Amino acid sequence: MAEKKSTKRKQVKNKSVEKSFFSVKTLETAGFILGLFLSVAALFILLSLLSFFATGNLDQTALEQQSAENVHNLGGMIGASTANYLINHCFGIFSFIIPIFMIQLGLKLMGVTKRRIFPQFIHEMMIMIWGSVFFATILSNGSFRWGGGHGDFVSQWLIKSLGNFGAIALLLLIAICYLIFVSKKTIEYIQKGFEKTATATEKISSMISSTSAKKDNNSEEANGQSNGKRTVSVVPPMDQATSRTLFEEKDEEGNEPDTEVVINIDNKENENATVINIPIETIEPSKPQNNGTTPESMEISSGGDDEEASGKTVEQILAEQGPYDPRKSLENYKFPTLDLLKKYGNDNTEIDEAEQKANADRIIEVLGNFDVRITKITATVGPTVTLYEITPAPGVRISKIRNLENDIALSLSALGIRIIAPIPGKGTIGIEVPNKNRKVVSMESVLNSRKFEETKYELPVAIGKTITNEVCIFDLAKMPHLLVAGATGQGKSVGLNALISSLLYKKHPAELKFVMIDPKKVEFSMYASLEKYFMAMLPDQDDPIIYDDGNKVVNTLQSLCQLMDARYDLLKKAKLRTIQEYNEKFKKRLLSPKEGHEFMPYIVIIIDEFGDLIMTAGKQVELPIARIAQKARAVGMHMVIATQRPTTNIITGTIKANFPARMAFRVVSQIDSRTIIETTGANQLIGKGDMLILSSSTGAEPLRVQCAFIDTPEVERVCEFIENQSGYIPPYLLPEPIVEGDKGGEGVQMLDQLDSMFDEVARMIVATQQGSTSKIQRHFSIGYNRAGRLMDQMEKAGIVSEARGSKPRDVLISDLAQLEAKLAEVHGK
Ligand SMILES: Nc1ncnc2c1ncn2[C@@H]1O[C@H](COP(=O)(O)OP(=O)(O)OP(=O)(O)O)[C@@H](O)[C@H]1O
Repeated sequence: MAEKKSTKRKQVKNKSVEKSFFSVKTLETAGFILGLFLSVAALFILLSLLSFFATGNLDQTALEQQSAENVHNLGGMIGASTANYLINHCFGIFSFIIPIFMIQLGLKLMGVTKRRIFPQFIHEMMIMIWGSVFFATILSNGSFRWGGGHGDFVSQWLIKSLGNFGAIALLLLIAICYLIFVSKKTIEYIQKGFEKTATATEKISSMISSTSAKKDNNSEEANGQSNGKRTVSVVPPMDQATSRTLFEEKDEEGNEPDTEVVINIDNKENENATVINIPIETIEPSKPQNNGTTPESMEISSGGDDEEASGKTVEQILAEQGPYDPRKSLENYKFPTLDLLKKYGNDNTEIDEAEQKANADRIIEVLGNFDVRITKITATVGPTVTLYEITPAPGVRISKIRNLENDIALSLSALGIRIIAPIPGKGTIGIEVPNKNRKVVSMESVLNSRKFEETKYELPVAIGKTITNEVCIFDLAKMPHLLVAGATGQGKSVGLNALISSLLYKKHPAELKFVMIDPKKVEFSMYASLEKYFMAMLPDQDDPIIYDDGNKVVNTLQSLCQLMDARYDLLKKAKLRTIQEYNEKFKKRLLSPKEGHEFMPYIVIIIDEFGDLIMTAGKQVELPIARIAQKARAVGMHMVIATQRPTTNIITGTIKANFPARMAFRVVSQIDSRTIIETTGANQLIGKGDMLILSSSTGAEPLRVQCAFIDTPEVERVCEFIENQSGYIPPYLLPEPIVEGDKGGEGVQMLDQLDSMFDEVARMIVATQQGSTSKIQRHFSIGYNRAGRLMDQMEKAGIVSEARGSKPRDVLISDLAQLEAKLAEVHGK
């Protein structure tokens, strides 16, 4: 019995399944037939419309008389009357959109295409309605009804109300608004269009003014150049010299080297005799980087992210908005121009051939006196020192020449002689002798080099010129941390300014932030004006430069460690290893800001007078510095620390191990030199920016470089140039540091020792719905530590959310009544 019942049930179930299957099938078939019908009908209408252009006039009489015999339209009588109706009474030539849409709908119903039909319908309707009115307005004079009956009707009404010009303007405005609604890119194109017009106008006006100025000049010249001024024309590079980029393989970037002028004093070569062959090399800077454009008028804009479209795929967002461009957040930012820097005009000064020859003679003489025979000597004149390269005769021991350092110095009566024996990879011995007249290597000349202009480094630093007059550029991102040392007055501060300026000339504020710690209080003060552009600071920090050498520094370093950890978390979440990969992926919109991802600017932390800091704060600063130096490279955080006391109790083992790149200015003793660059040499430098650079890629032999010179007024001009533009409001904020001790305690324990201001502060937070430590500080005039502790207690009590990097915490209680209940609970009432 039971079996019978279940069989019956099964049969009923099968029938219902069949039924529903049948109905789905039926629907599909009906849809297919309808789609086919629509498509064929649409093709018929399309053919009739096309035919209407040739036969429309001829068919008018037949249509009026309703006689099918005299119809010429390919669609016959029905085709002719449909086309006539659509073109003359509906939307003019835009009626073509109707059969086109019918085909799209037909294909969709037939299951041929999966594209969404509704957005297409809206767009096509818009084009049809707007197009018919617009065409009817601008082509109203002809006999053909371009806009059809609909177009003519609306257009006439518009013209009557607004006049011809007003009607066209309104229609264009509607079109632009619609395009903006469809794609945000429209705004960009319009802005670009306006920009181009503005530039063209500026150019025309400057051309007009320069033509009139030229006329004036010409008349002056015609008067016999009475002012005595000479015009100097810039000649493009003539030849290509081999250039070497510091810390990188030769020509890795494919950079073209600077112009080279080679002066051969003696070109004769004789293998057997002692020959002096002194080619003297100078390398000139190349074309200017840019023409010194002037800043545009100031605009205020906030540094928000690009708008996020909800519910769209990455492809759709990319198609609509293109890749994410961090520079867009400060779109009109102009890079500083080279005319802000001073030109020294001594880059081309004559080489003192007599001096070189005399020095070479004296070196040969001294060596000869000690029975050291050489086969060849060449001189390369650098900005500060000349390198004499000697090839010893076979059998001469290198150590013998090395031991003659003092004798050579004595014979040349010069300080700062350094012997490199042998020059790595060359098989020759180098003797560096200071020039009698040293050249100032201007910052302008290094930034104005093609090498710097074309560099692809992430954080390019043009620090000066090598002994062969090549512009020396390194990538701070690869170093990855730099230790700068040198006795007082030897050029450290100038060196740091050169480093900062290079970065300012190459990086956009969206891509780079500085943290500057300056216990001497005078070195970095001019950069304070870059707060809204290049500075990263704590939420409660008043001055973007950190002057004090205690708490603030510790808090900042603590915050930087937190930022480093947060960045690592993001990298881990994105399954990437470096900041470059991360930012690339972010730019391609493959990392969603909704999941906490954000573009990561590089952070360069510069600490001047590190010695002072270690003396006052000791381990408290040493440990976070070591942590950052060990780990932060991959997340784009790089440190530069400078000290005038390169002793081992300041540059400790931990610091040394984590700062592989070193920059040594002149120091007082051999021991100091060894502390910085692991060898002697820095004690033999001649000061004023003469330095030795050591890094993993220079090998054991440090490279001698003349640091570029930039003085305070130049730095001020550069900062002022940046300051005159719109910046980020607020500036880039570092995460609030977790106050020591707060983390250790359990929540219950913390709530046991509630701050006496707890209730008051909680009420303020709920009333203003703002959970920020700095706000508590300001509002109640209390110190940072106490405010931080209060905020932690709020978190433990469930009044505010957890810290979220630099963003304020969420307030979890919405009104004061709810808060009072919470407070009662917290106080155990
Ligand atoms: N690259 C350079 N080219 C020419 N002159 C330089 C260069 N660097 C420094 N000088 C000269 O040396 C002076 C001292 O330089 P700077 O202030 O950088 O020294 P410092 O090492 O920072 O000294 P301190 O540690 O006492 O601050 C400058 O005022 C300048 O005259």
